[in-house]
Amino acid sequence: MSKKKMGLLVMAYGTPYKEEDIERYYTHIRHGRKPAPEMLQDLKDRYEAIGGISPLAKITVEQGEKLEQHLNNIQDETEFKLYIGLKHIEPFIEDAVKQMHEDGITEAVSIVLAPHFSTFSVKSYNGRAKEEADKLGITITSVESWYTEPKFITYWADRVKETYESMKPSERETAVLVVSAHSLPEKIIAHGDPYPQQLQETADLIAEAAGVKDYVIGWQSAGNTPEPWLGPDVQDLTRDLYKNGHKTFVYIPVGFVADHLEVLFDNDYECKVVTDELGASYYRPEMPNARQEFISCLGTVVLKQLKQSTIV
Ligand SMILES: CC1=C(CCC(=O)O)c2cc3nc(cc4[nH]c(cc5[nH]c(cc1n2)c(C)c5CCC(=O)O)c(CCC(=O)O)c4C)C(CCC(=O)O)=C3C
Ligand SMILES: [Fe+2]
Repeated sequence: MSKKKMGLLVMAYGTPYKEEDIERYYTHIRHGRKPAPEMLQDLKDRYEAIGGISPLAKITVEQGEKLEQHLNNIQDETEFKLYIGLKHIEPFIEDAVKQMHEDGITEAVSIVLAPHFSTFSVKSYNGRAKEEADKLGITITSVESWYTEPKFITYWADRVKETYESMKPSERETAVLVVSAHSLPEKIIAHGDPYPQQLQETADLIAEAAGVKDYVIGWQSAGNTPEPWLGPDVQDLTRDLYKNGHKTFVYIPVGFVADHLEVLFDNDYECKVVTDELGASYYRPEMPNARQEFISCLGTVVLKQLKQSTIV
């Protein structure tokens, strides 16, 4: 029996490939408005601080390739073919769907490399994919969110347990787990967006699985605009928790899945500046990146999506 051919659209944020890409990338994030020179310089300085450019581009490709391989290894009915589609730089989501069409693909499944649903994030990825797929006559089924997938919760619970076990008992006694995601404009709440609730649920599940009693959710990497953003910000939160007696901070930025600017700068630099100033301990367990446990998690999510869709 010949295998069914299925497009595997893996979508992610995208990052500049080299310094000269930073301006057009930032302009794309800002919906076509060029950033002011000082804003651009500030972003360039942050990339410089993490080594010049982000490791994200390479990690996204590695995650996609390993997922394709994994899916083709664990079942025999379908042959998955990977297409990477990015939100803010080439290959754009639309480019990936066009390429599928050129390759003769008529059915596809998509997943965003971000676990929580928000109208600002996953909805726009999936909307762009569907719009292009509809134009080209491709049937596509898209994962909306996957933050409750047990393998995702276990991934983080295991990292948290390892981290707590590595602490001195005196450190463990004053430890707090800070579970975070990218902040979004506060107005999303008025529109009933599930994003904040999904982060809370993620935190509850991880803390329970890891046996951690002291934990909180926080928001990070808020944009630099006058409108209010979801808070508390992880840096402010760190100071408040310290005032309440916490002296060991474990940050898990579970809204992200890779080492990139938001983690390497906003956590490893900005949060650490605060813990250093307070004389507190800083821990930031390893991101999922292309670790096998995480690839297996994504594989499960994709197969579940296909099972509940009408495609297979
Ligand atoms: C929800 C969300 C996720 C998680 C879900 C997902 O992954 O989709 C995410 C991830 C990421 N965001 C990233 C990078 C940036 N995001 C920015 C700005 C913004 N993000 C927003 C939202 C999100 N972003 C928003 C509402 C803005 C403000 C836009 C405006 O100005 O109106 C800016 C501009 C400057 C700044 O604000 O820092 C940059 C450079 C990188 C790549 C890092 C690297 O290159 O290593 C990643 C993975
Ligand atoms: Fe962003």
